[in-house]
Amino acid sequence: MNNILETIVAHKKQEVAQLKAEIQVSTLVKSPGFQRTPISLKRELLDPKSSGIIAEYKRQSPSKGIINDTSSIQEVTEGYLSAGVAAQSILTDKEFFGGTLIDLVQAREINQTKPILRKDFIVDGFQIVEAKAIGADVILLIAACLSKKELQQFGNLAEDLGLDVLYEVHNQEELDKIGDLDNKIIGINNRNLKTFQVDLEHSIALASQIPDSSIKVSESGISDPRTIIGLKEYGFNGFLIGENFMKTENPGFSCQEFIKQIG
Ligand SMILES: O=C(O)c1ccccc1NCC(=O)[C@H](O)[C@H](O)COP(=O)(O)O
Repeated sequence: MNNILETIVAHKKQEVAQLKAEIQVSTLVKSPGFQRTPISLKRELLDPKSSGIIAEYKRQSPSKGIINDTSSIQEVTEGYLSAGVAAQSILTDKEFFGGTLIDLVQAREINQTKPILRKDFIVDGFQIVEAKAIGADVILLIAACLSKKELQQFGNLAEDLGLDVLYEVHNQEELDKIGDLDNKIIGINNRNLKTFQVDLEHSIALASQIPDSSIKVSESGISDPRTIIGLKEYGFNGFLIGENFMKTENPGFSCQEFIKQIG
């Protein structure tokens, strides 16, 4: 692990320990959100008519500081949906990204048709149950901050709850940790978390190591619609984009213009 991830994960472990002392898993399981049937990200990304764009709600980040502190989750959700996104990603980490669980709950009230990814740093099964309870359809498992065993256990738990998993990797070593890649959604993060540099070559370099049976998602640093056309040629079905939309005054409109250009 590198410094920023180490810091985030250490903070997250404390946060989750405190939450677990306050909230019982049985309470989460009884919540109305827990009863709903999740929407499949896999199905959405495999649909030939899908734009493939997973548009993110991101107020701030360790690499950029404040990105957008004026656009509400409601207006961005409505904008992304009318733009034709494949899915929404919502950063629920408060300390480093300024997100909240309430953001996801409020987005879910508006978005009844497209999958929502809970973008957070999962370090405990409790957060997976919580993700389902707040209305998420998909969770993120970051190979850089989990052991092989945790990746397997958390992946199985999510699957048992009917949630999809986006497994995130930066390099071959992390890809190897996931084990069997068949039928999984694999996200290649183009952002080097030591230097914060983004390089789309990361996606291209790892693409050939991922079997055709899995779904490839390219994450971070995408700002040019022509990049999508290029990445599709390497077999990518999904494209996770945050800052490029969120840094504008109207993220929904920027997303719409972007999607129009990819055709
Ligand atoms: O964005 C960061 O600075 C960051 C730092 C440390 C860990 C994760 C980080 N980002 C999370 C993400 O994966 C991105 O929000 C997502 O891929 C969208 O990226 P972008 O389009 O570049 O906003």
